[in-house]
Parts: sequence; structure tokens; C-alpha cells
Amino acid sequence: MTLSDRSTTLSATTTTGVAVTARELRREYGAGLSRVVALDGVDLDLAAARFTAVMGPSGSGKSTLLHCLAGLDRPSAGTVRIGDADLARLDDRRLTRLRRDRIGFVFQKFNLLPTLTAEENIVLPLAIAGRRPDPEWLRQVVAAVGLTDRLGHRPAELSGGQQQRVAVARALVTRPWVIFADEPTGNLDSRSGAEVLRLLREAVDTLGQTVVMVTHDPKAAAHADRVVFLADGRLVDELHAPTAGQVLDALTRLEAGASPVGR
Ligand SMILES: Nc1ncnc2c1ncn2[C@@H]1O[C@H](COP(=O)(O)OP(=O)(O)OP(=O)(O)O)[C@@H](O)[C@H]1O
Repeated sequence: MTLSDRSTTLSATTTTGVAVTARELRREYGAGLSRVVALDGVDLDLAAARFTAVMGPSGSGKSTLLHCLAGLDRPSAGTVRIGDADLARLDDRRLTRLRRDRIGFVFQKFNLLPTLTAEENIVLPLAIAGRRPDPEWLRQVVAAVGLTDRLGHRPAELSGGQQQRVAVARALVTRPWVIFADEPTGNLDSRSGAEVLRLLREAVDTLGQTVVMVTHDPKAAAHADRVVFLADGRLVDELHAPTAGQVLDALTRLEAGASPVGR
């Protein structure tokens, strides 16, 4: 069972084909001597219905970028647009509603509620929004992530890979404009990780889902259509449809402090 029999295409406003836009994005933490510039003027357009990976050395600003793009953190300066929403113009209540209704999240640590069953976790975003699940869509999502016979289990009764598949189903169930994934395979063995990446890839290919993923793993990034590289809070390189080897080469150059060459 796949998601491919679903004809609806998901995305933010796509007349431009762009789902998320960042302009002159800055995020500073602290002040004075302890000031850290985590993002130092990032301009980025993320295409709708594409899978984008964000990579870079430790501390380069990947998580900060993801959090600012997803409305989990407010930038110090600059703008983020998701579809036709300018996040800076939304007060906290509207921003919370946009995150709840329009954005799906997958985190490294799964972030499932331990007292709820797999099914209750999957439909939680809808329940919070006071929306009823579309039974047919729910059935397809659950089947696609391979959890049909695990719906009554609580997270502690599921493997890490199964828990992350619950989290992917929870992200898909609202048909969000964008799914943001922060190290979604970071806590998984390679087989479970590959399964989660396959699911995200399938959501992009068959639903037109937009996915943005932070990862340290070149093999994970090679599932993406585009990989953007950060160093010291700036975008410094990118690859399209890369192999894991090309991603590793680019990352190695960055970690060695070299500028990109050869493409
Ligand atoms: N809440 C915070 N307060 C102060 N500094 C912060 C805070 N969050 C992040 N930073 C700093 O901002 C910079 C970017 O951090 P960020 O977590 O975005 O990097 P990253 O590329 O995701 O790192 P990693 O790969 O190690 O997870 C780092 O120097 C970090 O120490």
C-alpha cells in the first residue's frame, strides 16, 4: 500500500512553485561578549513539492534555520514566508495556529505522548484543532507507514523505527504545507532510518508534499532533491540530486574550511 492513489496535491500557495522563502534571515543569541550569530543573513527559496536537506558542520546554524523557517523561533531580523503567510506579521496565537494546521514536524526524539496509543498520537494534531480525521486518508497514511497492526500500541511498546513512523504519520495526517524534519534518523539504526527516509521521499513524489530536513548523514541527504550547506550561519554551497559521496565531499571541504570547488 502506498500513498500514490491519492490524487490531491499538497502544498503551500504554489503559483510561484516556492513553498518557503527566507530573506536576510538573522538570528543572534545573547549580547555583548557572549553574543552568538547563529544565522548571518540567509536568503533561501524552498521549492514546493521537493525534498530539501540542510547540512553543515556542527554549530553552523542548521537547527536555528529550521526553527526560524518553521515558526518555532523568531529571527532577530529578516523575513520568512510560508505560502502567503509572513511569519513576522503573525502574533503568537496565529503563529501557533499556522504551525498546528499547516506544518508537520518530525523530530529526532520522536516526541510522541507516552500515554496515548499510536493511533491517538497520529490524530492528535487534528484533535487539538477540533477536526475529525478523514477515515480514508487516515487508513492510507497508516497503511503507508506500515502501522496498521500497531495502532493500539503505546510508544513504549514500539521500536524506535515504529515510533518514528508514527511521527511521520502524525506529520502527514493534517496534509500540511510543509513537513520540517530535524535529524529524523538520528536515533535510528540504518535500516529503520532508511525506511523513514523512503516514507518522506514517497510523500514528496506521490503527494507533492514539501519536506525540509536537517541531517548530519550524507546517506540521508542523498534522498533529497537538493542539499543546501550552511557554514557559520551562511549558505555557502548547494547540490542537486546528489549522491551520498558528493554530499560527503562537500561536507568534508566545509569542515576543512575550504571553499567549494569543482562544480
Ligand atoms: N539558545 C541558544 N542560546 C545561545 N546560543 C545558541 C542557542 N541555540 C543555538 N546557539 C548557538 O548558535 C549556533 C548555531 O546553533 P545550531 O544549533 O543552529 O547549529 P547546528 O548546525 O544545528 O549544530 P549541530 O549540528 O551541532 O546540532 C551555535 O554556535 C550554538 O551554540
